[in-house]
Amino acid sequence: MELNLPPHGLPGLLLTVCGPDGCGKSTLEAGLLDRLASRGVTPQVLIQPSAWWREDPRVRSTMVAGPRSLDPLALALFALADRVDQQAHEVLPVLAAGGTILSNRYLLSLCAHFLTTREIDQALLTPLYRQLVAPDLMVVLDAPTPVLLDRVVRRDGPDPRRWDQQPEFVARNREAFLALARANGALVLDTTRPAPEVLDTVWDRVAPLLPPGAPPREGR
Ligand SMILES: Nc1ncnc2c1ncn2[C@@H]1O[C@H](COP(=O)(O)OP(=O)(O)OP(=O)(O)O)[C@@H](O)[C@H]1O
Ligand SMILES: Cc1cn([C@H]2C[C@H](O)[C@@H](COP(=O)(O)O)O2)c(=O)[nH]c1=O
Repeated sequence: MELNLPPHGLPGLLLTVCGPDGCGKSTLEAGLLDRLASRGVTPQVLIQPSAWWREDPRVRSTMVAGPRSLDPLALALFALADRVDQQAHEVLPVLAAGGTILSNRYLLSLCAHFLTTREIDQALLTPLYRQLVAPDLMVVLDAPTPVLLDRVVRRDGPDPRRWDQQPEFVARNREAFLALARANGALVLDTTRPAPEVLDTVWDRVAPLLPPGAPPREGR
């Protein structure tokens, strides 16, 4: 599924990190923050979905297949509304001012979720997805399904009702991310490789995108 998102055309930089739960997004984000700081860049860090979506009681219930789960199309439209609003208020103003954004999850996470559940007709939403701008760098992190499951259970404790703890869901979600990454030119990295190696590979793609004049990181 090719998204064909429009370029933002603004002086700033939009970096996004996506992938299934437990793939290592937050770990990479922490490393990137450190590297960016060493080049004098303090990015605006965004988490998608935002608290507006995440803390909604019906969304929370939906995530554990609880009572009054949201209709899938309603869930998708709410997730998209969240992204569109975040773009208007938190992404575009920063890019327009020449700033850098580091987004933990982006549109690919929304698409991957519904490619996984197969609950909605993606063709319905594709034109709306194009309201969102293309990142300057899209990273998709991956790991084998048993590794992802193990990381999430170790971190959060077992809760078999959660979609990110169901082996079939996680396996399909992973495939959805990989297919989207292939179709949309994302940099895919296997996080069974040590975290510093993953960071080095991503940094090699980020560093040339930074504005000239930023001081090089010592020792590199
Ligand atoms: N490259 C890596 N090698 C080994 N372990 C890793 C790597 N990256 C992350 N991990 C480990 O995997 C676990 C999950 O990582 P992290 O919280 O960064 O994932 P996440 O994608 O942000 O998860 P979620 O989306 O569920 O919040 C952590 O215990 C972390 O230490
Ligand atoms: C619809 C939709 C779902 N997700 C998923 C991916 C994660 O399982 C959760 C986000 O919560 P977490 O605390 O970061 O695990 O929701 C998504 O990210 N985006 C979506 O649009």
